[in-house]
Amino acid sequence: MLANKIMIVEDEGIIAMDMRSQLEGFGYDVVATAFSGQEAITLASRHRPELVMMDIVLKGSMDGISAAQTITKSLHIPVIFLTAYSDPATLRRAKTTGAYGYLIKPFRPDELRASIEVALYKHQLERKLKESEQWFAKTLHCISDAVIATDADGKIRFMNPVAETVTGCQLEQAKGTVVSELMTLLTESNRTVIENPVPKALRSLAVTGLDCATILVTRSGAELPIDNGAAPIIDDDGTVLGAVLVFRDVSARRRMENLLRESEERFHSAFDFAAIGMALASVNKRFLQVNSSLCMIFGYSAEELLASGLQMLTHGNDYDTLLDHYLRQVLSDELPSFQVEVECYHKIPGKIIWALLSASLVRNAAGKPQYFIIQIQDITDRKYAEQQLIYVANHDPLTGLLNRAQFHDRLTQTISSARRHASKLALMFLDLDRFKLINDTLGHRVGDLLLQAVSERLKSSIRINDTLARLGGDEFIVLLSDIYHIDDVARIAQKTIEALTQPFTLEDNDIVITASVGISVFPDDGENSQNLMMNADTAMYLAKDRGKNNYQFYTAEMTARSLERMTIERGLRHALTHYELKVYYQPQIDSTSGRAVSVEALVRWQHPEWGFVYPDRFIAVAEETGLIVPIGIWVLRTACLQARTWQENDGPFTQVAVNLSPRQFIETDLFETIKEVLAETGLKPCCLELEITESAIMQDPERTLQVLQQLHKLGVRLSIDDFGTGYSSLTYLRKFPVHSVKIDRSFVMDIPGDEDCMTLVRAIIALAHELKLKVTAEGVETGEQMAFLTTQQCEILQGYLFSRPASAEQLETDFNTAALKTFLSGNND
Ligand SMILES: Nc1nc2c(ncn2[C@@H]2O[C@H](COP(=O)(O)O[C@H]3[C@@H](O)[C@H](n4cnc5c(=O)[nH]c(N)nc54)O[C@@H]3COP(=O)(O)O)[C@@H](O)[C@H]2O)c(=O)[nH]1
Repeated sequence: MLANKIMIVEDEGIIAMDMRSQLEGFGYDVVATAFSGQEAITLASRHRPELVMMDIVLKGSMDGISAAQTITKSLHIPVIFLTAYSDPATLRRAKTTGAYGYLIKPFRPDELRASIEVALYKHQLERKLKESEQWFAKTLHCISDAVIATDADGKIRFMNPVAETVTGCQLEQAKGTVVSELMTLLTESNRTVIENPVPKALRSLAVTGLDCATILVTRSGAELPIDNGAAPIIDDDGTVLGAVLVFRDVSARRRMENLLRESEERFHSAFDFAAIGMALASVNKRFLQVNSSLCMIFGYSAEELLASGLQMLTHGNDYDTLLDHYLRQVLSDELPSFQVEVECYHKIPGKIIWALLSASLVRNAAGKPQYFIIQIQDITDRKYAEQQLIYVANHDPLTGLLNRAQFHDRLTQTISSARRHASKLALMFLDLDRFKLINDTLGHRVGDLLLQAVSERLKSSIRINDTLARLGGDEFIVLLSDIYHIDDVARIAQKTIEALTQPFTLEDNDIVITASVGISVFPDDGENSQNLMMNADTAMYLAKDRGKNNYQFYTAEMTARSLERMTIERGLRHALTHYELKVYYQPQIDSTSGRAVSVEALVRWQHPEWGFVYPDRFIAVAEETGLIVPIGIWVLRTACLQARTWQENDGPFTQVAVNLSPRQFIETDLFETIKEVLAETGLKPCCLELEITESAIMQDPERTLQVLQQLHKLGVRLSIDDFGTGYSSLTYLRKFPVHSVKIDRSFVMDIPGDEDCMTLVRAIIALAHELKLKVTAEGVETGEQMAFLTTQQCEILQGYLFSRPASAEQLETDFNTAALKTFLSGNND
């Protein structure tokens, strides 16, 4: 243990030394000796002794009492006076310093030691007490509660700053006031004045709290809700020293409680009456609370749900796992909440409910998961509507087959798979032949029924894992996957074509159709869906060109042809509006008179880059694309106008023959158009001859007959073009109101070498005459041909022998009737 540190203040050196030796002899540590008052203060502040032994009479002006004043007050070091003086005035002065002892010299060593020990002990006690007071004072200052201490009469002795604020009264003013005068207390419920708990505590000597919610009315009249209690202060002897009242302003807490209550009420009312299903579920997914909407959605009672968990709604399906996954993520704080669409089960077996489920987790203040808040919205109707929309977006409404977009997706996927497995697949592009005719003749309703029946028949002729789609109109497509031999594709195509040729009976109509099929194969004919579809389409056109009702595999040169076709089509559209088309005329000669009786109008295309383009190159494309209709009308109008101009100007020709395409019969009101053109140009109907091919007639014989009869009535002349090359049906020759037939140049060109041709030409002329029809022979290039035809009494001759087709201006200058006569009289060599 360390020795207590003591300082000696003594003006007599010898006495000071004696004192030091005594004190050290007692075991104290004498840290310094001072001889004057000033020196005592300096050394005390430097050495901080635990006790100062102070003589009163010292060297210098400051005596020991004055020095002790400073040392005790400023340095808080206890002082014992050692003096020979004991007069009342000195004693009075010494008392004011709060000295810890006063020894009159001479004193005994044991008296000295006893005084020192008592002083050291007393000072230690006082220090501890002071520390403890400081602790209390600080605590009372810092706590958020208001504290008021009273004496045994209930008069205020102490108030901490919070009490001053709450009561609105400073301690200095309040001191000595009876506590119940400082603060009036009312019950919150009926505002009756209640007794302050302090007097109660003083009476009962027990801790006294307030029974009910209390309002404190401060001196300023402000009212504050408070919480309080009082306790008596009783010393060790049982003497009541006073009471302490502790209270706090609870308005903030009340506000919070109110807010919390309101919020809870709002939550409960929102929960109970929400239109969507709501539940609280434990972290183990057991239902803790459910609302009535949730019960309604799933058909369960609240009890049934509360006895189970979330799994009851999704048990065992894929969404069970999905939900688990998300809930775990929320529990582990990876997600704050989630929203997911899940397929659930209604209580009624088999009934599916689609739910939009949102969940979030409630944690306590320590962050521990408490429960999930789950919201469930019944989106079954929306989901079905969505599914319906998806279905509609992906399917053809008429046949229920996949549509183009969906087929494209399926094809892309199948190509990827075929690429991975190095396997082949094939596309069959199928187009019904002359479907338009069925629509036009039997009506769209039958057309639709036919498309539905065709789709059913196609379904039954393909394998289960093949894909069938309708691309639009009368176009179907079949994706044949896992192809090992191209022969298999050919067999399927043939089978499909044959299946379609079986008659369909629709609304009492027996309908026979055929189809043209184009086939492309992956990877041989294209690496992607677009190319494969394009190439199957191209092959289908070839099947059409090759007489329909057949299938064709795609070949590379088809692409070149199809490109050419596209270029021609684009060019023709441009040509129509940019005056690139021209009409040339080829004279037709009366074989008896040698007179040029008519001209045939033949269209030409004067292309700015390609030069002169002949109809053989573009008529077929115009026919396919429908451009032949506006071209045909333009040729008709131009030719009629030209014939009328020649008539008016004494030109070489008075009649004109114009070719009609099959589509002009089907797609336009041909009769009205011709009537209008004749009226417009002023050409008499008898001056116009229309050349129709056999195939045009056969496309829609009924309709053609009707139009031809109208034209015949009008007075227009009608002729069968290319006779002998097509059906050569004698029936229509009889039935149709035609005036002449035109022998195809393929028969004329082999005259006189080919006997068969000559026999055929003879027979055609005889037959025509039999039916009272005139005959025109085209392609007459030589005198022999002319002589033979004239001998057979072929009425009209047309060919290079007389003139090549030429422009109207050219013919006007070049044409010479006299020259023709020369031909006819046999002097043409
Ligand atoms: N629908 C329409 N078809 C038209 C129209 N203009 C022409 N065409 C048809 O195009 C085919 C080819 O016609 P074109 O190249 O004009 O050939 C005609 C004559 O130039 C040719 N001809 C005439 N005499 C001879 C000859 O002595 N030798 C020979 N090698 N060729 C000759 O024959 C074509 C006339 O044929 P046709 O109409 O059958 O009388 C052709 O099928 C045209 O019909 C049009 O405006 N609309």
